[in-house]
Amino acid sequence: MAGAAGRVVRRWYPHVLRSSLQVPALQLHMSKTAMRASQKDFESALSQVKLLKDPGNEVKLKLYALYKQATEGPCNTPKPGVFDLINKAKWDAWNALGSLPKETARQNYVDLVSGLSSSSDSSSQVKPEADRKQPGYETLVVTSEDSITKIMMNRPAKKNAITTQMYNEIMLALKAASKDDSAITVLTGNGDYYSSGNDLSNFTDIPPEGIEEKAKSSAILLRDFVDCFIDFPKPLIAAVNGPAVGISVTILGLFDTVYASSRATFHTPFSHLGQSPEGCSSYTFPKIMGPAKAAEMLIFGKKLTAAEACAQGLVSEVFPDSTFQKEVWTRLKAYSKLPPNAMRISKQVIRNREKEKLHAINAEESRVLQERWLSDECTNAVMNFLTRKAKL
Ligand SMILES: CCCCCCCCCCC/C=C/C(=O)SCCNC(=O)CCNC(=O)[C@H](O)C(C)(C)COP(=O)(O)OP(=O)(O)OC[C@H]1O[C@@H](n2cnc3c(N)ncnc32)[C@H](O)[C@@H]1OP(=O)(O)O
Repeated sequence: MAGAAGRVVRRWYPHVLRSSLQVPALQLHMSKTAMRASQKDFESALSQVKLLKDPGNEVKLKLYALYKQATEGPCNTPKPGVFDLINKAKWDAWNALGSLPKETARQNYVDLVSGLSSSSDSSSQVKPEADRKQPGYETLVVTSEDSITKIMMNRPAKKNAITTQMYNEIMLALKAASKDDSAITVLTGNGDYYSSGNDLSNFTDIPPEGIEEKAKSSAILLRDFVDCFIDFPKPLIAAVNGPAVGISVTILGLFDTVYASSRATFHTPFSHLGQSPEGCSSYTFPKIMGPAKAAEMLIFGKKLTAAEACAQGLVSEVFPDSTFQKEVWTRLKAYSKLPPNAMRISKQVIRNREKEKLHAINAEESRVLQERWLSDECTNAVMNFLTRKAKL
């Protein structure tokens, strides 16, 4: 829930403590002042606490214990059984206060809430994205926050067409994200497009060794790029903010979840370009949508709307364009709080048995494309685009 000031506000109650608990080390010397908190201060702290960001189980236990001590006095209820972990932790916390007077407990409660409120106010300041941006990327904006690593393709003026540099940077960002402490990773695009696929100017940068050498090194780049998606160990989500073309569509079959704006389209015009499918789509698309629907996309270049892509299983859910960002990030923030190890293991269970096969398919698709790139059909299609004679 976003509060009026844009701050994340979660409702939790210290006397309920539903989440799992670590046994706390209670050191309760909260108030060094001799001031007495009034009943009014205490009631105001009780209201304030419900608006705070979740402070973690240890602090919640302290609050619980102080609340009980302030309202009921020393703990005199029977100790819960050893397997009743949560109630036992609560009882231990309260019991540890011994004969602390009710007034002191009330004062300590008020002091603790006041300290939490001020630190919560400063930590809730959202830093502008520029401040959170990871350095070292020129074609991407990579940020990590709320246990989410976001990799945003950032060539909006070129519809996020993927240059050789961007292929390499995406690989680097995925490798870093696989090792960072985020729970999930999201790929998205800046501007009106998700991505227009391979940057066709990649075809113009021919080394002195000749076009064959370029095709060979490009096939290796393509294979390595797709391998990174096959091997990515954490939940990988695509937030398809607008139209998607070519390789930005085919690799969606390797994502765990695909959210699309209602403005997104999905277009794989490989035959038009004298090329053939990549990103393991020759395998994943027939599996996802059936061979007949996959053929329409991959052989005949049929462009799907977001609703069609969702009906065919390539997209998990479509959101209205006007609320896309808000709805998707709210959803993802909630998912990112799930236990990360459980999510990784679930992904492994779902994907691992296919991995070897996917690597083999990727190698084969890259080998076929290496030949296609040298064909007249491909050369003419690329030349037509670059000389402004053709667009998709
Ligand atoms: C020898 C072998 C070397 C091979 C190297 C290969 C490396 C691995 C390859 C992996 C295989 C991948 C395959 C694919 O992805 S196939 C799909 C390729 N994409 C396209 O064919 C899209 C081409 N773009 C368009 O048709 C249109 O631009 C588009 C419909 C996307 C948008 O049209 P619109 O009119 O809205 O916008 P503009 O055309 O004016 O675009 C704005 C500027 O962006 C440039 N642009 C857009 N997309 C690309 C692109 N894919 N490649 C290069 N440039 C792109 C466009 O030219 C405009 O630039 P200017 O403002 O400078 O004119």
